[in-house]
Amino acid sequence: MSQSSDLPPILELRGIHQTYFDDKKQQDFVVFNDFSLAIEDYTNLGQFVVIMGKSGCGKSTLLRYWSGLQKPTAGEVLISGKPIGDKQSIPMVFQQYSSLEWYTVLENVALPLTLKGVSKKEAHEKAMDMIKVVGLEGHENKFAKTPQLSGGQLQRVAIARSLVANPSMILLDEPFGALDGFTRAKMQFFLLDLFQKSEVADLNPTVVLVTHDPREAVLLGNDIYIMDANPGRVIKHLKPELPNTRDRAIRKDSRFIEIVSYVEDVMEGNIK
Ligand SMILES: Nc1ncnc2c1ncn2[C@@H]1O[C@H](COP(=O)(O)OP(=O)(O)OP(=O)(O)O)[C@@H](O)[C@H]1O
Repeated sequence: MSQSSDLPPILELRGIHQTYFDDKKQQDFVVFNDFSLAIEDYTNLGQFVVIMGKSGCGKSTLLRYWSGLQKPTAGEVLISGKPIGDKQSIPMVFQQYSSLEWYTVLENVALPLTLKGVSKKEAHEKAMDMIKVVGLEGHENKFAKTPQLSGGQLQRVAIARSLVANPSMILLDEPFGALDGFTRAKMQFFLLDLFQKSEVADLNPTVVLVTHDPREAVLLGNDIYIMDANPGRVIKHLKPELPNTRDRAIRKDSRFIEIVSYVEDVMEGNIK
């Protein structure tokens, strides 16, 4: 991956302070104290950034800043060198299924376009294209809820919805956290294949994924940030030396196994 030094960071935080109120203790507690982070940009190249770390270190809070859902107590949030605007937002996929249950799959996927004022006909055509890309053709007229759709299928709906308006970036907050182990593994490869498919790869989107899972992080990420808590901070930044195009065989690659074990050691505090 060649880095272009003249581009501003694609995502940046400067001097972030974040306090929340702890209802149980009836006092404020500090999540970030003067936290800064700059995620590099690469010319015309989609990148898969992974943020991992212990529960409570502030990973979801970071994504909420960049998605425009939350402002920090103090500090600056920037996207491609510009302060985030009030109307700006990056699509986000959550751990909990976030589709509108009273809408069909097609209506859910078309929603970002219809909200932008795109005609229903055009929005549905584009949504149908994206439904095919995520492998849900035939399910478009079902309501987006269980048991009509499985957990994995519902997350595909959310991913299709986040991609339908061709965003330059998407944020995934533990998107497979609610799935069983088998479905989770299947969805990891689904995501890997999806971002290598020309329909998506040609858009060069930057994906930011929050996960607890070291194998998921190394399988998908080409830029990995490992955080710790109290206060939230990055303790390791690594760029796995693995091919950018990956497939199932990579799980048996000795380099892959070694990097996963390294990430586990950092997470467990065995490597500083
Ligand atoms: N709105 C809120 N009010 C009070 N406390 C909050 C709020 N949002 C987050 N927190 C707390 O702030 C800390 C950081 O939360 P955040 O969800 O960003 O962490 P995380 O690293 O994503 O955790 P997890 O991996 O468990 O999802 C946690 O202790 C959480 O309980």
